[in-house]
Amino acid sequence: MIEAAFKGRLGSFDLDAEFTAPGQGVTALFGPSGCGKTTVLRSIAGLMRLPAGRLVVNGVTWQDGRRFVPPHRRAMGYVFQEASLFPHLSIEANLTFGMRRQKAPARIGLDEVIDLLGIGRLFDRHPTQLSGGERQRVAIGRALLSQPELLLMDEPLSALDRFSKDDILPYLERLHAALSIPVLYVSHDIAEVERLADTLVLMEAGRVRAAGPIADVLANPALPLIRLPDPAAVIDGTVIATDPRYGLSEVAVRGGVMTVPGLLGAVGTRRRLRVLARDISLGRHAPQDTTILNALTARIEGAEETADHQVTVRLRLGADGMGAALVARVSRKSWDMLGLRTGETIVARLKAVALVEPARQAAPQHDKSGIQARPWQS
Ligand SMILES: Nc1ncnc2c1ncn2[C@@H]1O[C@H](COP(=O)(O)OP(=O)(O)OP(=O)(O)O)[C@@H](O)[C@H]1O
Repeated sequence: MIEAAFKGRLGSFDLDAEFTAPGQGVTALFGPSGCGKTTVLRSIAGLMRLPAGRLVVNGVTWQDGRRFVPPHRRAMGYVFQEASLFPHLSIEANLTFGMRRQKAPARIGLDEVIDLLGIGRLFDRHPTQLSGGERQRVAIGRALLSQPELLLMDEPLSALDRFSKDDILPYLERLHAALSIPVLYVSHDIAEVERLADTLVLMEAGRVRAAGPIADVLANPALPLIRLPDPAAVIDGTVIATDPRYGLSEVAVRGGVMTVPGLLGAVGTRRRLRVLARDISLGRHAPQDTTILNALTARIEGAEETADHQVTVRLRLGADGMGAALVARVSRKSWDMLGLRTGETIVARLKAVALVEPARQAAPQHDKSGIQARPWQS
């Protein structure tokens, strides 16, 4: 487990951020530009020392009122927005640079890093001969070979164009599946976070607004994420059957089974699905004579009227209302016409269920002001 609390003032900016994150998996620090994400990450790395700070990583105190472990003694890897490789060294030398000084037994070896990040064929080149995405993969490899107990990534994709982003994301997913160490991942791109994170720490103006499993934070009515123009739910599930004839897979999720386009791997493969609120319609009965493949029993957990005569409806799959969280957005008129109520069991018709993958992500947000333009801050 990671316990972090930092408090201090930088110019006119007040930071007072406290959260805990699991000792494994990816925790995203998410929030609009200027909310303090990088400041928190730099404080965790020890690159910045605020007046008050406490950091405990898997039971070891890295910082408190008396102790401050300097950055070079913290067992962490740091990946910056732009890869800072040594330009005069080959990729191989860049990767192995930090390895010689290590005394502890290796947690991850060079071969494994090469394999995970697909960087073997780049070995003899120099950083200037690589694309931005390739450089970033090498930077991640170098960070991992320092045998960190914690990997910190500060918007590692933000300097890349859309194609390079799409190229690197599958590698990050592979890392996610293969690594046993926790990763703290700073991002202001919700699509990236939905794809990679297990835990979400939502920051706003120097404070932690919420922290918890990503599906819960996304669907929490008290939080601004649900008021994004195009909210979505992420749902983790397991492939239970595939149908090559129709190119479909059945994925069991908490409270139901979804039919998803594509052959998503062997039975037992874990997959993350994404359902957009606007792709869900609600009814009292299972639809007949329809092309919709997914009609799932769900319970209405709550509903809030949003702008433009829309209602955001929070759902939990399953007749008992204990399954995965979904968010639907329906018109106020259809909500009233059907006379829907909180607590009622209904049928959620899913027009589309997407595997979380780059081709189906929201538009890229290279422009940092992108998120500020969204209404959820208001
Ligand atoms: N050394 C400093 N002195 C004064 N103000 C600072 C300093 N470092 C950061 N700030 C301010 O602190 C605030 C938080 O900055 P920070 O970089 O942590 O935000 P962020 O959420 O990571 O933003 P972004 O997504 O744009 O990278 C900003 O208002 C920034 O201007």
